[in-house]
Amino acid sequence: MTVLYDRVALIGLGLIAGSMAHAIRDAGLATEVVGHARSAETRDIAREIHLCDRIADTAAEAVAGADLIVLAVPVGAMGAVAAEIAPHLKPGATVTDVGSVKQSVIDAVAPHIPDGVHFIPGHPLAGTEHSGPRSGFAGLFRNRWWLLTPLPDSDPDAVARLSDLVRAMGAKSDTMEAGHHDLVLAVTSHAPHLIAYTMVGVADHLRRVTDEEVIQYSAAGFRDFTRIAASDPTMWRDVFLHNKDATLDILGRFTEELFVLQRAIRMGDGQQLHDYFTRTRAIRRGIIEAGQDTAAPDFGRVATSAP
Ligand SMILES: NC(=O)C1=CN([C@@H]2O[C@H](COP(=O)(O)OP(=O)(O)OC[C@H]3O[C@@H](n4cnc5c(N)ncnc54)[C@H](O)[C@@H]3O)[C@@H](O)[C@H]2O)C=CC1
Ligand SMILES: O=C(O)C(=O)Cc1ccc(O)cc1
Repeated sequence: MTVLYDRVALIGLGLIAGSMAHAIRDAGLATEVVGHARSAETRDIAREIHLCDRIADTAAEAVAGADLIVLAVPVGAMGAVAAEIAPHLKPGATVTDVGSVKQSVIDAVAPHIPDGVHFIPGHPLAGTEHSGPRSGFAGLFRNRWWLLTPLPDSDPDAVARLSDLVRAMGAKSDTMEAGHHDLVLAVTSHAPHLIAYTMVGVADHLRRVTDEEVIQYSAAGFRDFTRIAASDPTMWRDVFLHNKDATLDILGRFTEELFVLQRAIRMGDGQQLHDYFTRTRAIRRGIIEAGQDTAAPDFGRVATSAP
């Protein structure tokens, strides 16, 4: 495989950066992968499992001389990390991020990026409920979308090279305007996560539902909710705080629809329920036919350990 960047620096060594480290190193897409994490404990684990070619103790040391810098920290931490690394970036380098929200990351990061350094925000639509340096695996991005949200003045060659990298890691790449990305993701990912968190919270209020025996017999729907609701609390807190307007818009629409269905149940309107479920079934079948089913937990993973 071709080397696409000489030195890649990964900042934040969790699920996404860890998976990138595996995918890049397995496919020989960089000469050297350097990693940095804020906590000494994470850096120690990363060294122990040989996640990267080198683990740097500071973000500045990690990005020095790097051709591609990937910010893979929670969305709310992106701006501070960008400010920390900015003086140490090599002219001509590309900075990207993997945050689940795009406009707020652009607002927080872009002001710190020096002239002559490319900033191309991105978001892999791939993940699991696991986090931390042990959770990554090379196959995470295989056949998943990786959206890039370049700025109007982004250099097309730098965008093309980053797009080559994400494709070489097995993903499908596309570009999108950041605000549109945030609305689309509010519908397809952020609101569904909040609903899952809420549903598990509701069940927890009915204490008996979470008794082991009941969990054992719980239907697949609730089990899927509990998987999603086990996702990293810091990451998801930041997603909702930084995609506030779009998420609240979608939740408002969700509540209206919920009331429609609630009323149909109360009124015994079977026809309305049947029509509604027929429409939603067609949507699911459309997703499957388009090869976009990302719900199945089989990510072709090679390692299943979580910290
Ligand atoms: N987990 C998922 O399913 C997906 C996550 N993302 C995005 O990727 C980014 C990283 O997520 P994961 O890899 O899942 O997270 P993770 O929780 O597995 O790892 C995050 C890393 O960031 C570090 N970190 C946390 N707070 C920090 C701070 N204030 N300053 C510096 N470093 C800090 C942690 O020590 C850890 O090394 C997030 O922005 C998230 O929105 C994108 C797609 C999927
Ligand atoms: O685990 C799941 O079901 C996911 O939905 C993974 C995921 C989480 C956050 C993202 O920004 C993208 C993908």
